[in-house]
Parts: sequence; C-alpha cells; structure tokens
Amino acid sequence: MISWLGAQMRRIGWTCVWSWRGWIAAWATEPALRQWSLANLLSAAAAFWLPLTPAERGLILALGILLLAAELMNTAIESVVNLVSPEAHPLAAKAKDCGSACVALAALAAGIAWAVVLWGLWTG
Ligand SMILES: Nc1ncnc2c1ncn2[C@@H]1O[C@H](COP(=O)(O)OP(=O)(O)OP(=O)(O)O)[C@@H](O)[C@H]1O
Repeated sequence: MISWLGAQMRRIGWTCVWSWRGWIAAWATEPALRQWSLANLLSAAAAFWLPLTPAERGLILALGILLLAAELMNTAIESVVNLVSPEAHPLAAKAKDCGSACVALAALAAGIAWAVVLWGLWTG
C-alpha cells in the first residue's frame, strides 16, 4: 500500500513537471497564449472588482482557464502537425483548423458568459 502510494505521488509529481514544461515551452513560442493570459488577468481583475456573485465569478474564472487549456491544446496539435506534415496536406489543414475552432469556441463561451453577467448587472 505504501509503495503504491509512493508510486502515485511520483507519477503526479512528474505530471506536474511535464505540465509546467509544456506551459513554459508554449509561453516562449506562442504569442496567442501570452495574449489570452493577459486577457485572463484583466478578466479576473474585473470579475473581482465588479459586484458579482461567487457563482458568476467562478464561471468567469473557470471559462478563462478553459480558454488557456484550449490554446495549449491548439499549440499541441500545431506542433504535431508541423512534425509529421510540414508540407501542405488537407488533413493537416483540417487538424489545424479544428484546433483553431476549438480556441474560438472557448473564447466565444467566455465572451457569452461575460455578456450575460454584465446584462444581469445592468438589469438587476
Ligand atoms: N501543413 C499544412 N497543410 C495544409 N494547410 C496548412 C498546413 N499548415 C498550416 N495550414 C493552414 O494554415 C492555417 C494557419 O496555420 P499556422 O500553422 O500558420 O497556424 P498559426 O497561424 O500558428 O495559428 P494560431 O494563430 O492558431 O497559433 C491552418 O489553420 C491551416 O488552414
């Protein structure tokens, strides 16, 4: 039992190390990730500055983090496509376009959440 627990803790520890490495690598090469991170900071500051409910704040913060996750997934897809298909190919285009659509939908979700929350503030 103790050795199983130790193995799980080591696995979780390595997962944290690899995830941090992924974040650092994407941060260094992807301007879009830096822009979304700045937008997220501003969004989180506004969510705490405005008189929102805890549920509204939670929604805004969670969708912002999901948007960053979508951007990282898009970066992962782009990296793999560039590795296996540097030349033009319809499937490479499809993979990259879908990754881009994934980020766009996550951004739309965050934007809709902000619009609904602000509408509630305005009318409430
Ligand atoms: N190997 C390829 N084969 C076919 N089309 C491609 C290929 N690479 C890129 N494209 C097309 O060009 C678009 C932009 O690809 P690119 O790799 O430049 O992404 P990007 O500008 O870095 O995207 P993002 O702004 O999301 O980071 C893709 O969505 C796709 O339609």
